[in-house]
Amino acid sequence: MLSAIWHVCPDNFNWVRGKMMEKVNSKVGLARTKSDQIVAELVAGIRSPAASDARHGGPDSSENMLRKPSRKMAAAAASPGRSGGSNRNTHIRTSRSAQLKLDTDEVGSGAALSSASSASLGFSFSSTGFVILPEDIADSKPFSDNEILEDLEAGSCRRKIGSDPTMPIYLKFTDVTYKAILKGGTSAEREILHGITGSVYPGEVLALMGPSGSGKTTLLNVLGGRLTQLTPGGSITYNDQPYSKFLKSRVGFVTQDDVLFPHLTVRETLTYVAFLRLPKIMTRKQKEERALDVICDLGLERCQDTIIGGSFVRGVSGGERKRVCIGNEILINPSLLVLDEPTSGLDSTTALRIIQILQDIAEAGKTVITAIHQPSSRIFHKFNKLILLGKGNLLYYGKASEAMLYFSSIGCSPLIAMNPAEFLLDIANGNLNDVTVPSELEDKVQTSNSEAKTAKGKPSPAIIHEYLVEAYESRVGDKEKKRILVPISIDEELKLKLSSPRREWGASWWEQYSILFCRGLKERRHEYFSWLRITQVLAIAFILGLLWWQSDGKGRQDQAGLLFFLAVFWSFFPVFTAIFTFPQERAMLKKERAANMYRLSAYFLARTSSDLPLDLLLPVPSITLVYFMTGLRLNAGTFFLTMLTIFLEIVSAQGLGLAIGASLMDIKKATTLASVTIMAFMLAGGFFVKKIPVFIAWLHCLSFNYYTYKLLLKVQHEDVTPDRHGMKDDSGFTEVVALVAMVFVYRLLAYIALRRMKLQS
Ligand SMILES: Nc1ncnc2c1ncn2[C@@H]1O[C@H](COP(=O)(O)OP(=O)(O)OP(=O)(O)O)[C@@H](O)[C@H]1O
Repeated sequence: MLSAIWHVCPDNFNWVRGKMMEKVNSKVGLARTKSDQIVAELVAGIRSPAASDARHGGPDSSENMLRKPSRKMAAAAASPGRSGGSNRNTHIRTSRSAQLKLDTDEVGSGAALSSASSASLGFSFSSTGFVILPEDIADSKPFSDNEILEDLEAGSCRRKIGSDPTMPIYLKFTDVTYKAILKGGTSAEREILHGITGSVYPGEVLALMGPSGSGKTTLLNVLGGRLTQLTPGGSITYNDQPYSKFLKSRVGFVTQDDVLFPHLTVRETLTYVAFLRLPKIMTRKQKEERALDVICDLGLERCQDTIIGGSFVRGVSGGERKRVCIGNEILINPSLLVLDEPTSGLDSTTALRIIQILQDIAEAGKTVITAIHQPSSRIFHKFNKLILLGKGNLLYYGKASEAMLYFSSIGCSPLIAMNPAEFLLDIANGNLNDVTVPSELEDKVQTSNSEAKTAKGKPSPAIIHEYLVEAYESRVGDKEKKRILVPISIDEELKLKLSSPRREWGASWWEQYSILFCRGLKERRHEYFSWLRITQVLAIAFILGLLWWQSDGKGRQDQAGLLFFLAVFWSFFPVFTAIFTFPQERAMLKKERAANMYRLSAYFLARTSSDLPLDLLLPVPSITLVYFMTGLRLNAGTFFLTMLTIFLEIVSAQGLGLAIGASLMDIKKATTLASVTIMAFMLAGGFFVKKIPVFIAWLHCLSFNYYTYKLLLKVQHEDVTPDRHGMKDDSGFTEVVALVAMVFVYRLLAYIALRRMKLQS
């Protein structure tokens, strides 16, 4: 029974396991009794601050925290077979039953299963601090037609999203300030956030609203632990503990830009994330099933085999892409889900569906924070709490449903019927058109200078902003701060677990390497069979063959020119392919490293080795064509040595490209530096100039063209008198050693550059 629970619940949550072990060991007869006891334990262990806040009567205390489950969920619990009829649904229900902490063999009756469903609900909700009694569920209203329609649209196997139990996170932040260092050579700083206070607890969705540039993304980054250049001021606590590395695996962060691999399908994307992020104790099969569950949860079944797409390739729609991004994060069953404008660019129905998903996630006991730009009124009413920002200042924090009431209490009420979100954004922008002007503000305008009013005699945006900041601070700010500072009554074990500095990897180093290698191959499979690239290489080989047609009779100088060209061409090509590798994946690397998905060494080796097959495959037909058309020395040994020499050069040139790309992380700069470097290496390659001045002779040592050219000459002319072409007749050992050293040294430089890359922007 325990392993079933453990496998279905990927959360490596030892505390819960400990509690469950106690229950299992106590050998209580009926499974229903067992699960109910676990629920009771959990509820006792996690006493929600909702209850304590209720005593305080603050914004956290009301029905938000003691909200009943959605009708959909309640109905699903009352009638488990309702949510769909497919086999997949049956499987999901079965696996959910396993999660109900029940051994069905022990139970063996339909009645027990039904009570197990209730217990499961109780368990999920217990992490928010309260339990829903089965009677409450039975009393709940059935589905409305609209909801059924919504479910059908969303997918055939829709179940309650994120319903697996998770460690609750109570996030509090007081007087948060943040400064960014301005770029441009100066050490000037700019304060972006000026003392933001708020809190969000399990079961709640906190919305951040404000005009563009008001600091929403910055605040999300700070709260989600994605710190940027400097440490923020003020206090931010998670279950009354500061941020720790352990939290990286408990926080899901959906960025504003969709960072996904364009050539992977939806299913591949989620499966690879599941392999890398879910705990080691889960098998590969369980991780795959988990990815499928998330696909169902988010209604992505219809497009699961469609590629994500990007600027140049058509793939899934914007809404589906956004849902994949959310799926990437909810896969790990995060305790805290942070989203930056998950609805931007989507139509209102799709946006509503995404917010509904967030609400479902929160209802399952997770803590959700989302920045949102211009929500429709239907969306606005789905938020539990709201933070309104203006120029990095707090204009409102409290229940979303009370925002209008608060602004009318300070004298700002809409004069016409308005979407509350539109009204709040207008106010935050300092626009009081169609809004009553507070008398205090009018007096201020009368008595102050002309800068305080607009041409129409209305208060200027700057003075409105000042008024709103002062009004919030004087009327609400201090009270809220005091309320937030009250400690949460939560199990000490939970607090300790959160403060653990230990990182948790989802896979061993070797597994990470092989998963990333396979992902790299899949993502770039289209490049491997790119006819353009193959045609390009073969066309050049053909032209070379024609120009040097049977060159053995034309003299060795001509052949030397051919060998030098081969050395240059097969360095040029890999360098200019490799420089794109890391700059192109920079955003993905940052995102995945910030989520502790893998070790950098595993990524680096997988990424660099997954390119090798293509880079070593392409030269084979090209060199074969050139070799026989130009009549180079017909001898199997010489042919294979020529091929091996070029392979060695390709791998070392790739290293240089990787090092340049990784150290600059900017394609334009990298291309410029690479072209200068490759030209210098070519000129120092030993063909154009033989007697290089001593002070620049070191350039030889860095040039793979020089060593490759020498080796190719030695392979072709091993029978030739020694100092022809200035080459000594030796075994070529020095050149091989130099090229092998370059393979490692350039890669090492690339790795160091990647290590130094800041994870934050
Ligand atoms: N690293 C930085 N250096 C300088 N200025 C910055 C930096 N990061 C943010 N800012 C500035 O801080 C302000 C807030 O930026 P932020 O991205 O948080 O706003 P936002 O509310 O999320 O905007 P939007 O809704 O347009 O995404 C902006 O004026 C932005 O230019």
